[in-house]
Amino acid sequence: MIFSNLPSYTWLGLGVFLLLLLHVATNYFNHGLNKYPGPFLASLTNWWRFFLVSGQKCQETHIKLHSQLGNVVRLGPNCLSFADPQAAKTIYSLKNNLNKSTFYPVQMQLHRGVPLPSLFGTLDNTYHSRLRRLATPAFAMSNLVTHYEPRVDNAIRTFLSQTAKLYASTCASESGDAKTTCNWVRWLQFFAFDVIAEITYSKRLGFIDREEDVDGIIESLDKAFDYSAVVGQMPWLDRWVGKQNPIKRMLSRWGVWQSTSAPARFARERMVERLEEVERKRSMGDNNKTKKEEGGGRAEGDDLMGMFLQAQRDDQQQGSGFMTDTVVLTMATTMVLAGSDTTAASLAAVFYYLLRNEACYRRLVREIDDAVAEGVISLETNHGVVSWVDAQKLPYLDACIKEAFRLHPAVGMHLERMTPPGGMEICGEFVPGGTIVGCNAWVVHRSLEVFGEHVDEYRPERWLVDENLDQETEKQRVSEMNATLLHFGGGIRGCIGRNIALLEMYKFVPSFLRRFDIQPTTGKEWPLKNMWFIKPVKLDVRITARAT
Ligand code: HEM
Repeated sequence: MIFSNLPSYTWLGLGVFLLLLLHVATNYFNHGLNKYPGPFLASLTNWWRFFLVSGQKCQETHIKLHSQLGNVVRLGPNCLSFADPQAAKTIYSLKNNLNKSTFYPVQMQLHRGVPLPSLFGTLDNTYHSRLRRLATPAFAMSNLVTHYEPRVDNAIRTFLSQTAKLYASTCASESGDAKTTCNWVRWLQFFAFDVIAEITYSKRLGFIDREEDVDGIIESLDKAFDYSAVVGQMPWLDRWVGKQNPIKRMLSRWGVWQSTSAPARFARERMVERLEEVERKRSMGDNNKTKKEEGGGRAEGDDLMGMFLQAQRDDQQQGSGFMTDTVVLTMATTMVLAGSDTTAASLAAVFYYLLRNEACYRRLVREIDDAVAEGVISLETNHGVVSWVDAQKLPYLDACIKEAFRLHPAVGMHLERMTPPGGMEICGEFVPGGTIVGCNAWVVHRSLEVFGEHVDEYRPERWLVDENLDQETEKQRVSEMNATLLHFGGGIRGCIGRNIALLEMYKFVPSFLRRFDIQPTTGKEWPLKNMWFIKPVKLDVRITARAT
């Protein structure tokens, strides 16, 4: 009787409430995942993850939750996080080849409203393995020294001379216009963007020369990552209200709304230039010759874009239409997206930890100076830049870089994968099919079992074999640490550009420290912002030219 008098909106409200209750209850019990510990709200809704990531510090919560709750933590109704390095080996193993989660396509760039399926963002494993096979030769170690190293040298030389001119205080008295502090994080970002553009297109973007964010590329990427990190926690938002919403895509196709990102526009312009150049040479019967780059004497075909175009030609010769112009364009755009901020943040981390650990800084500078004095490495042949081969002769440099990778992996969120339909076992736990599983390198890299004591401290020495201990055990210990590092991801979806990143970093650090002294302006910790990449917000330093 009472119920029949209730107004219809009350029934509606009640109906909505019951549906909501059913929804959260289903989420909570989802395939028995309720047996895993985790924040209660996280077990009910993905909004928990959404707000956690919006706070830009989710790695801190991940570390805390695992230290309190153990190896497996439930971070969402359908999402499990693992801390054990053995779990990482299972999840990212080549053999298991797990699919990426729907977090990734949110990061795909659009061109005129159409998502560009990239090596990084695609969920289609067949497409991925085909593309990866075609792209892999461009990243081979043999190409590093021959083709890419001269380009990196060029960018480092420009960086060093601009640093001397703009920031090194000994030059201030000569030129009178040097600045006293340098925003080191930003300055390294400029380097990383210029160098990746040089390797990809044989064209420096001009960040270092102009000392500015050219065409707003950095700002545009920042916005893209701010968006995709958060929206990626609930990818359906992207399709319905975000950048892939059907109305926006339509407007973009009609040219009313600009959806093509700055790096994608830049890549397209370079590709058009390159194809015109190839066409021009073909019409002049100059098929085999390649134009030498200004000053560097490098051939234009041996940059990444040239390698991708070569892969396209090979693909066409085999009668396949797979490697279209759009695929080449997407590959080139991905290089700038995936290879700039990651390298900049990792380089910044090496310097940050050295600056906070003076003994390590001094030991590294001594190693470099001694190696130069003893003729182990030479700065003459490369006009002030340490060669890749020489950099391998500096064990303490290697230890300092690895320790920075350990404490500050550039990607600060889970590398999400999906369990196969039949489910799978991870570290003795049977996880049902279709569950999002993953590890955050910020958690795995703090494993006490693998990295020993004081995991929160910067101790490059842990990477060196202690000669006073049993050599076999020591080698085994270091090798296990190496195998546990997850900063480049793992398996078939691991970083394809890792050799390029290492080339840049192992050359840059000693070349810079040989020429300059660097000091922080404050002893405070640096503020970090986690939006997929964990980017330092600021690190002000003073730079002085060394009398070497
Ligand atoms: C220190 C620098 C770098 C770090 C820390 C880094 C880190 C990573 C990580 C963690 C992944 C795997 C992501 C996942 O599984 O979700 C990845 C993938 C990738 N990286 Fe890097 N990266 C770096 C530099 C570069 C460079 C220089 C390039 C290009 C020249 C590059 C291109 C890529 C691409 C294309 C992928 C996707 C690979 C695939 O799915 O097949 N990265 N990177």
